[in-house]
Amino acid sequence: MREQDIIAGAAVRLSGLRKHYGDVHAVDGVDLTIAPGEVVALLGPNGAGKSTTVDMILGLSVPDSGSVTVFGREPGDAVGDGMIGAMLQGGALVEDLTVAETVGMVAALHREPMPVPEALRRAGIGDLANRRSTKLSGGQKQRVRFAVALVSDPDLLILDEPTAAMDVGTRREFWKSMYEYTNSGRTVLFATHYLEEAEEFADRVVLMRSGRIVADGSVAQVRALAGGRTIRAVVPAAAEPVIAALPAVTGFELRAGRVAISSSDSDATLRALLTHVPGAHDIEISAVGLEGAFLSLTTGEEAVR
Ligand SMILES: Nc1ncnc2c1ncn2[C@@H]1O[C@H](COP(=O)(O)OP(=O)(O)OP(=O)(O)O)[C@@H](O)[C@H]1O
Repeated sequence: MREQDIIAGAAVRLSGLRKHYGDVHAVDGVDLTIAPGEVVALLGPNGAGKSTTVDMILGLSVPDSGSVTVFGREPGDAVGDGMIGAMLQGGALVEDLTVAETVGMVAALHREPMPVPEALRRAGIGDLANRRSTKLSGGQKQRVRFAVALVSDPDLLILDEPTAAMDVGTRREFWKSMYEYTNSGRTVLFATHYLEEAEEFADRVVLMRSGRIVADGSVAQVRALAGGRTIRAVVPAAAEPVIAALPAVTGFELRAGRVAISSSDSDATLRALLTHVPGAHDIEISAVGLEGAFLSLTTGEEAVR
């Protein structure tokens, strides 16, 4: 695609997007703009609406209301022009074909595909070119799906839980291949349940719950949204009522003389702790991990916006 098209607008723009199935509001008013070159992780518990959102971006399902554009175009047109490559959950592979034939078949549908051997190399399956689909492991099949997604040389890659069937080593290899792709300025949106993948590979994290976006920002921003830090210390048993009254404490747990205090302002809490519980020692302060943020933002009653 022409460079000015990319510069001119968003890679993906979702506006007031809604989709329901009977009483289930699978996607319930989503606004999201993804800039060209961003690598965005879409996170959320089962049933949050991630796959439904992805399907609408790909033109596989039609919104009840709202709009989707990909590089300023209708999803169907963008897919037809090879601008979007997708790796969906459990996409079937044709059993009788080899890996090279499978990827070649998809390449033939596009006007300017990358050479099949290059797609296989990028997906880390150059050595499996002549292997039949029936003879592949789950993780290898995922890599074939990745090669299929790459072969049109798309500007936007959409991956729905790409590493679900992969062991730890294969996952690492997969993300190495992805780095190569994103380093060339391509846009990626991936849905995942693995928080460490979002933490490590995404520029931006979008958290969904019950069809809505409940947090959107860098990993650090989303962590901060979930509130503060944890202070751990060894304290005298009698300190419990004093700890409860410290400033900025949002919760604490005291067990066998060790306390873990959640605080929205760890500086203020720590100063007061040292003043009022002078016996406190072995003090550690840690940021809430993305996992903590994820749990607190996706299990509460009210959406945080
Ligand atoms: N075709 C469908 N018919 C009826 N309900 C559906 C359909 N597709 C999705 N849903 C419902 O819509 C909601 C959102 O589902 P969706 O698959 O988008 O969630 P998800 O975030 O991708 O979940 P997961 O992490 O489990 O893949 C769920 O309650 C689901 O049961």
